[in-house]
Amino acid sequence: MAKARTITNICCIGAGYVGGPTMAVIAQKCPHIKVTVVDINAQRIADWNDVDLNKLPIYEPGLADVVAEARGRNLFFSTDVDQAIDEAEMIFISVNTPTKTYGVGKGMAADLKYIELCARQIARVSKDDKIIVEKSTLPVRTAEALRTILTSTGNGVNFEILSSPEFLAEGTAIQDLMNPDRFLIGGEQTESGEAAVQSLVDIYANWVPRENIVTTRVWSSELSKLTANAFLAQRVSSINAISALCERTGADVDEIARAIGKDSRIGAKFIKSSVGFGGSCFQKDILNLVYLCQHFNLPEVAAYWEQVIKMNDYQKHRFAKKMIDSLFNTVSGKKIAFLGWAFKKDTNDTRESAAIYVADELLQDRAEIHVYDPKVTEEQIFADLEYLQEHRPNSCHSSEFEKLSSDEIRSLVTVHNDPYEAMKSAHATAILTEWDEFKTYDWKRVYNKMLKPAFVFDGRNIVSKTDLEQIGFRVYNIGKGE
Ligand SMILES: NC(=O)c1ccc[n+]([C@@H]2O[C@H](COP(=O)([O-])OP(=O)(O)OC[C@H]3O[C@@H](n4cnc5c(N)ncnc54)[C@H](O)[C@@H]3O)[C@@H](O)[C@H]2O)c1
Ligand SMILES: O=c1ccn([C@@H]2O[C@H](COP(=O)(O)OP(=O)(O)O[C@H]3O[C@H](CO)[C@@H](O)[C@H](O)[C@H]3O)[C@@H](O)[C@H]2O)c(=O)[nH]1
Repeated sequence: MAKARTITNICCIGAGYVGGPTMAVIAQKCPHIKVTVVDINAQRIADWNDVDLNKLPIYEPGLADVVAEARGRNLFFSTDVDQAIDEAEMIFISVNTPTKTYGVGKGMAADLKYIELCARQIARVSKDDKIIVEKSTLPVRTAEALRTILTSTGNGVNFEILSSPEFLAEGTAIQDLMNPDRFLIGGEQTESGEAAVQSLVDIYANWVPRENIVTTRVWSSELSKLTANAFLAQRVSSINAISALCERTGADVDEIARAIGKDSRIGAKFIKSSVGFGGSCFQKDILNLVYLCQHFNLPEVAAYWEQVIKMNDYQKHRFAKKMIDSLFNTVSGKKIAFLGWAFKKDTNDTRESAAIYVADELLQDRAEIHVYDPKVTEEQIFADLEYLQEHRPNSCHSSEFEKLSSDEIRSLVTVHNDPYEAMKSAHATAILTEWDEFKTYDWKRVYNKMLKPAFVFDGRNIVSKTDLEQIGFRVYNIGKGE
């Protein structure tokens, strides 16, 4: 077997939610390796380099401490992509792979243009042999396309391509990276391929037990990532489907989750019913999986996974509709408070957050929405709503929706720094994210300041229905029948 190369210089292309935290942890755990994270977004790099650690571009519990320890020692953030590629022995690609918004595969396939640009840049700049690691989530067989681009320069440089998808979840990224259930590495079953796999195993083994580092073929590794996300999202859609039945029958979805979660074959995780899953990954990756199934002429398999997305759209719509129905069939001109905008707690990420879709549906009826989120900026909230007007998915609920202008959105939506101000004189409060602080609010004080009847729509089932009803609220939870 070819000897594994000992890596001392790593470059990561893409300083986002994956590249930043992943490389920060590698640098912290491997002080002997120089890690340079590069990005074309100069502002993002400046934020990663900010002396004020509160200004890091990503909010993740524990991240600032890791960055503080490694930055400037063996962790660097830079916009000089060429130099970092040139110096590195191993290059991680962590750029975004969003759903295509144009052309072939629009609305389903992963847009690989950023990946392709990276490959072309690596091919152009490299003067010595390199190991390329796919960290981004990619369709199965992308490594083949990468190889074609990388080897087309004919400059004699040898590239080994590995797949090592990332499984961290936002909000717990540092914990997930420090103690991963597994790290996965897919490589070619050639001598040089196996040596490259070993080089990456040696890096991860600095802090991860060897039995938690799984090695597979490249194609299995690429497809494992889409499969993991499809399975996780499917659990959320499954429990959300049951939540609708609970509301009709008087059963309680949280009790059901507790009961079925005790079955070790099912397990207790990822069966918390909610207003719908969000985040940059689940929807994108399942759409990508559906597209692949269609491409490989497996229509039944495609339809099976597509239902997970449809159920999620239904859940978000059901919640918005419940709000409008309860508020006497119109929310026009009514102040509605939104607690939470992020797609889950402990992150400032709002991509595909259920809050955006619920707000969009209420804005169609001209509700006046007042948002409070502890970590999301006002700028981001408006950007999310404006983006949706241009890229509204073609679900059956939204096909008739009007496109709202930026001025209309800005006249209807207000963002607050104080939750009590957001809820003052509101007809209803909707909980869209499960931030812990929402549980600690003085709900009696909130009740006194809201208009009556005062409604709470708890999209995360985090406040006590009984306690709130005792105060005088009318409460709607997910999946709790009367
Ligand atoms: N966000 C997550 O929790 C998560 C978890 C696991 C896997 N993933 C996957 O990881 C990948 C990255 O996700 P993310 O959330 O970090 O995305 P992101 O948008 O936060 O970051 C991607 C970064 O890549 C940069 N970039 C794009 N093209 C570039 C180029 N040619 N050169 C240099 N920089 C470039 C962008 O400017 C951006 O800062 C995606 O494929 C995603 O599916 C994400
Ligand atoms: O029981 C649950 C669990 C999650 N969610 C929602 O599902 C979404 C996704 O949550 P989570 O998976 O925790 O966060 P992500 O950061 O999107 O992480 C997922 O997507 C990443 C990107 O691919 C993967 O790396 C992770 O393994 C995978 O969990 C969020 O809106 C959650 O509120 C629920 O509604 N109920």
